[in-house]
Amino acid sequence: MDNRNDLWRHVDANKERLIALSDRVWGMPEVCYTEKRSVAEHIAELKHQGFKITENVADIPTAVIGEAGEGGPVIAFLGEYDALPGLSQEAGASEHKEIETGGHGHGCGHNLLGSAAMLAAVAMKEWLAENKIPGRVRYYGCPAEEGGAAKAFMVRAGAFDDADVAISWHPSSFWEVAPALALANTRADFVFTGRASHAAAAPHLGRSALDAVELMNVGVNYMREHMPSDARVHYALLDTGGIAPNVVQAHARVRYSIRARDLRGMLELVQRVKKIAEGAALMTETKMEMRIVSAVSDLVANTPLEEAMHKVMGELGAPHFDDADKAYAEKIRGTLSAQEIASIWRTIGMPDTGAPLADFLVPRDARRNPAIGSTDIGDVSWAVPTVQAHAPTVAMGTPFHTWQVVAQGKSPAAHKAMVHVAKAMAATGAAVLSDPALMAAAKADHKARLGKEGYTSPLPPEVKPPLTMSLG
Ligand SMILES: Nc1ccc(C(=O)N[C@@H](CCC(=O)O)C(=O)O)cc1
Repeated sequence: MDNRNDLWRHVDANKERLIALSDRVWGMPEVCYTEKRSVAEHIAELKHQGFKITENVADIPTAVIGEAGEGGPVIAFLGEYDALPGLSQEAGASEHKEIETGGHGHGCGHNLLGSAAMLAAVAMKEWLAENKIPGRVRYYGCPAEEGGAAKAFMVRAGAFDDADVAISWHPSSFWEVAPALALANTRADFVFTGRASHAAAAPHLGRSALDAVELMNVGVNYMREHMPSDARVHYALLDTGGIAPNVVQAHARVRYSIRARDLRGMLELVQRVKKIAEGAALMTETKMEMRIVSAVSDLVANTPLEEAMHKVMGELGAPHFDDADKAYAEKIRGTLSAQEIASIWRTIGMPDTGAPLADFLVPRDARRNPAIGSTDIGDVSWAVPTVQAHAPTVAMGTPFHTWQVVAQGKSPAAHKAMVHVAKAMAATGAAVLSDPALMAAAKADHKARLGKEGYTSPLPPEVKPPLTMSLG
């Protein structure tokens, strides 16, 4: 059954509303688990589109599921809408210009991510109804991707138990099927408690929690030499114990992100970091408590789904960008270093063509040197066969988590890429739904990749969604 044009017609018929949703969410950047206004916008649009709504998924007030259709398999489209701290930036600018000092910003393009995933779901809903095809489509509104692991909690709560396939995308420099590579990642707070005292008059009575944090960080930085080369460890100081040098710091807290290629490697590394923290507490005569904030798994690939999506993306071709899109992209590229631009081409192992915006589909067999981060889609990919696209919402070479991404978040090029990738996602969903052999192949591939051990949640059972993690 090839009625992609029908499906794409439904994408085009709804694109203005969903572009408007993306722009509204861009304008109300909310960080991990504080996405109250953004989720309200997503819920309002789902209601308008006639989806059945389930709120408070996995006891997360900013998570939502919208469902439509009857019977048949369940196709899940995954959306996000969380922003990043400290990236406030004017839209359409080609220089760093905050809107609000210290404000948040959509530095990973999740305003587009959520809206395009919903646009795909809306198109598929209309297509199912129009053609009386049995099948259900779900939009998963997932908060807190940036370290909150909301999807891992949603998986643990069973929100994906009856989903058959999951489809998502991420803003990028490229038009491609996303390589299924992500590091398992645990975020943990190390909380040190010491004893305050007068730093000049009675230093011998004080025990510094800040010293403990500093020694812990030194210890971890020495550990780096002796960890697997693809592991990553980094930290942020959440509490330095105060601003007064003459008060011995009785409390201090450091948040670590500890990443490795798989669950086992990550759990081993977490234990090594914990030992170093214990050592720092011993050296400083302070107390240490480790609190796991969140954790995500590595990604499981799915060859049949990736091939199906690649085929659709080839048929669609890269988004068509006009001269104005290219001119703005060139301005943004003027703010990037030669290394940043070279680095993006290196990730796909291809020579720089000088294109300001992607105008080609990255081949399946590209000789990649991928830049590997983490994502809570990892946990979904262990539960359900999963595939993701990348679409070029930004000028070629734009590094993520930067003001340049925020600036481009409402650009005409970003809107075009968002609509285009919604077509790719919807058509991939329709392909699996209409082809039982493809569905069976996707499930068989998934089962084989899970192996004998299967999936263990990286979240310790007692850890609940860290709804207050953004409060510091
Ligand atoms: N296609 C992408 C997927 C994830 C990210 C990303 O930056 N993720 C955060 C999330 C971390 C986490 O989930 O633990 C990170 O790696 O720090 C960036 C692009």
